[in-house]
Amino acid sequence: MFQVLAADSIKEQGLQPLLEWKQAQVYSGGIDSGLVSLEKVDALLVRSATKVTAELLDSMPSLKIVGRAGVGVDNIDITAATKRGIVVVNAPDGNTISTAEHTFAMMAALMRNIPQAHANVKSGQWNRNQFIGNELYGKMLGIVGLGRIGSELAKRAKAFGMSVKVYDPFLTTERAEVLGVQLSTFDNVLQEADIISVHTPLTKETNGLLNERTLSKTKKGVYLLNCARGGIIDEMALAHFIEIGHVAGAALDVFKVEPPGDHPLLSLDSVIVTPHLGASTREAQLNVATQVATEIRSFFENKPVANSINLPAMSKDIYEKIQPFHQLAKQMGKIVSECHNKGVNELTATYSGTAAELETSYLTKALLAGFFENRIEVKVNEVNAIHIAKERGIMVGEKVTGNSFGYANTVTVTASGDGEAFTARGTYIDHYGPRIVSLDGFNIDFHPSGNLLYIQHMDRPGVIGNVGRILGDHDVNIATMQVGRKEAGGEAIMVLSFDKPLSDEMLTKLESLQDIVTINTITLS
Ligand SMILES: NC(=O)C1=CN([C@@H]2O[C@H](COP(=O)(O)OP(=O)(O)OC[C@H]3O[C@@H](n4cnc5c(N)ncnc54)[C@H](O)[C@@H]3O)[C@@H](O)[C@H]2O)C=CC1
Ligand SMILES: O=C(O)CCC(=O)C(=O)O
Repeated sequence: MFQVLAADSIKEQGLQPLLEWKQAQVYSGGIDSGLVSLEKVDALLVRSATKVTAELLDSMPSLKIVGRAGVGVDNIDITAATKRGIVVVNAPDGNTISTAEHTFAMMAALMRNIPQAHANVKSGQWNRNQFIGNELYGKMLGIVGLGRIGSELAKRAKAFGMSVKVYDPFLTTERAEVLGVQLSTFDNVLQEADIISVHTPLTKETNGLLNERTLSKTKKGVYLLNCARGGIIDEMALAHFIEIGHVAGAALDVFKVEPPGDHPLLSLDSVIVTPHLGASTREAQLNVATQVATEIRSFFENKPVANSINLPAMSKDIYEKIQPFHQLAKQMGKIVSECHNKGVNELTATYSGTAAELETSYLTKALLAGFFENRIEVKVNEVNAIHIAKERGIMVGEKVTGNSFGYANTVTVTASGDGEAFTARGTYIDHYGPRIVSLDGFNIDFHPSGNLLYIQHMDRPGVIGNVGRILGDHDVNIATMQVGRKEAGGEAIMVLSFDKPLSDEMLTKLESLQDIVTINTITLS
């Protein structure tokens, strides 16, 4: 049974995909609620209030997935989660419309002094002349960051007769044309826009994007909006530019620190604020909660997750194609690790045929996960595999080749270190399954599953018989047996499979047989 903790206020109806699933026990309550021991939690759902720090992750050793019911994941330490192999998923588009509508509402309210006028009337006054506003019609809106929310805002602004100029370094001119907006430079947007609204994520590049220097390039009388993330507009610089009368007003839904407490911006009449309400609609909260709850369930059911921050996204179709190779790659990683039980500082994966047409980086990560499984304490999966390899000084290479060795596809793994190398090759045959077709240069053919024994020996009469005799004496049934050699009388290998693992005593006896070079056990699922 998976233990799921829905921290923050997450709409219960949206948790339905998990609540109706018999494999999950869902607790709704804060991190410190004590409803469930943090050590046992398999999945954590958050909005923006819970800060998923490295320390919190350390206190949750069973945690496998964090779901962010929303877009921004700046409250989650993605690097720390990735290092620990924890998948992070979000709900990227469930609150787009709500946030775009909120931004538009803030813009209209800002231009018509609605919050100030509202407070005035409520206080018993009627000062109509104090609240003369500006039309939106005919004004130029500058949008910084034309992603999901920025584009929805652009549509609404155009419907109100505004012109829209955009700065987004990752947007193509073709896409801007489709959206009917003018793509421009940052400086040009600063210089020409009557209203500027930011819609980027908070990153190293966007932190303080609007600061003393860049604000000084804006038109006198400009209005600013931030319904994205606190910090994109430098708050102290903004307060200064309002105080000197350069910026006419600002609408803010977000702050660098939330709640902002006693903040200089809050005492300025021309600043209107909301408490991070962009996504706070019934519709958006149902959408995002349903999206992440579905993702978490898919993850535990080994189905594809569509919106992972630290795993490649895949459609169902692609997932179904890649799944058999994913399993093969993971098993090959384990096989190489066990057969070549030595120090490794380079691992290269080579793909051919239909395997090369897939998302090979995902397969290489699965291969690494299999390789590390019995080598290190830390749980390794596709999320942290590359990080762990780097940390351990293992260079990971990936190649694609046109040579499929007569198969429809191959996955070849070479592990090397200390002047020695070991290569394994596998293939996936439709309607038949995975096969390992070469080990250390020996042609062989076996199904990678169950309890296997890999024996290197000299190709001499009686070796195979002696192995069979010892196993028979111990009442061990050999399920399958494959042999391979390069030349008569030289080195050879055997791969045997059993219904149950062999005891240490049996392994010692087998090792002591004449002409046996090495013996390695491999346990595959
Ligand atoms: N106030 C609220 O309640 C909500 C706030 N948000 C925030 O809104 C922001 C935008 O969300 P979405 O539109 O869904 O994201 P998105 O990922 O669809 O769009 C972000 C856009 O910013 C652009 N961008 C990135 N770096 C840039 C830079 N240095 N300069 C200019 N453009 C840059 C990207 O190319 C992309 O087009 C995020 O910060 C998100 O966290 C989202 C939902 C609710
Ligand atoms: O959970 C919320 O209401 C915040 C939404 C938000 O800021 C986001 O989705 O990035």
